[in-house]
Amino acid sequence: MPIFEIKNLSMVFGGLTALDNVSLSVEKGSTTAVIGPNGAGKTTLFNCISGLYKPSSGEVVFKGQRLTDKKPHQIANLGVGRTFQNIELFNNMTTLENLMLGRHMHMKTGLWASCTWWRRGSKACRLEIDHRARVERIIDFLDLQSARNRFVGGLPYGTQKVVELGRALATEPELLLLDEPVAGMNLEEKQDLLFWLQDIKDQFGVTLLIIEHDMRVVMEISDKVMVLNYGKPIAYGAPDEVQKNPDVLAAYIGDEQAAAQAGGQHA
Ligand SMILES: Nc1ncnc2c1ncn2[C@@H]1O[C@H](COP(=O)(O)OP(=O)(O)OP(=O)(O)O)[C@@H](O)[C@H]1O
Repeated sequence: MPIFEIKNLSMVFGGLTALDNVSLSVEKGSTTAVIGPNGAGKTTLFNCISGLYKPSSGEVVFKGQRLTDKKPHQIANLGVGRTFQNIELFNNMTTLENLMLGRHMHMKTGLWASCTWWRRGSKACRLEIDHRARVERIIDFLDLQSARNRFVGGLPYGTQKVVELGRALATEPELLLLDEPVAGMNLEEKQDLLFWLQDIKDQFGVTLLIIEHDMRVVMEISDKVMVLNYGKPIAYGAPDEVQKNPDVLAAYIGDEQAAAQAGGQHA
């Protein structure tokens, strides 16, 4: 039984159809890549899933619950985590503090208990220790010790992307949406990230939905690939099947030709 389903989802902005009747079914513990040329609707799809956009029609269902009418924080509370194409972290806070913010939704201490957090053995104090321990485990897992107490704004770009993954993991997601997780990373950073994603899936049982342009990464980690073009799904299947699909090749070649023409006009 699928853990997550998108059913006939469409999103129209004014006269532009960014998503056109998209359906997808995702099995628990699997990795699905969403690929397609620039402007194909990939980020719009993530925004509809995570509640930032309300779709024009269709629905998103996670563990039997309809997400479509819920607010982003409610969707996050249900176990859907996310990273963004443009990193969304607090630059003036340390790695540790950013990750602790990821725990925020699990901090459900009442007012009285919160007032006594400083008392050793109080409920709030014990919960704080538990949250800190979980965050420290993520820091160890993602090899972020050297970045632990540094302001995120001063970290290299690749490390910031790992911190963002850590913040998403701190929310304890069952479904994790990753928008271009390796973009801007060097080869070594990409390789590390691929190992971690495999572990996140295999050891923690997290289901992954990934937007990625790097086809080597897509081929290496995906169980299934969905291809969007102008908002429409044009192919779905195993990575090696999708890679050979003539419609997919045509969509990408068309994209390259358009880019070459635009470049020619600039020259
Ligand atoms: N809030 C919005 N208002 C109007 N149009 C939008 C909005 N968000 C996205 N679009 C349009 O929807 C289309 C799909 O955009 P989207 O960002 O989802 O594509 P994408 O596949 O993620 O592209 P890329 O690979 O370049 O990130 C584009 O034409 C974009 O301009």
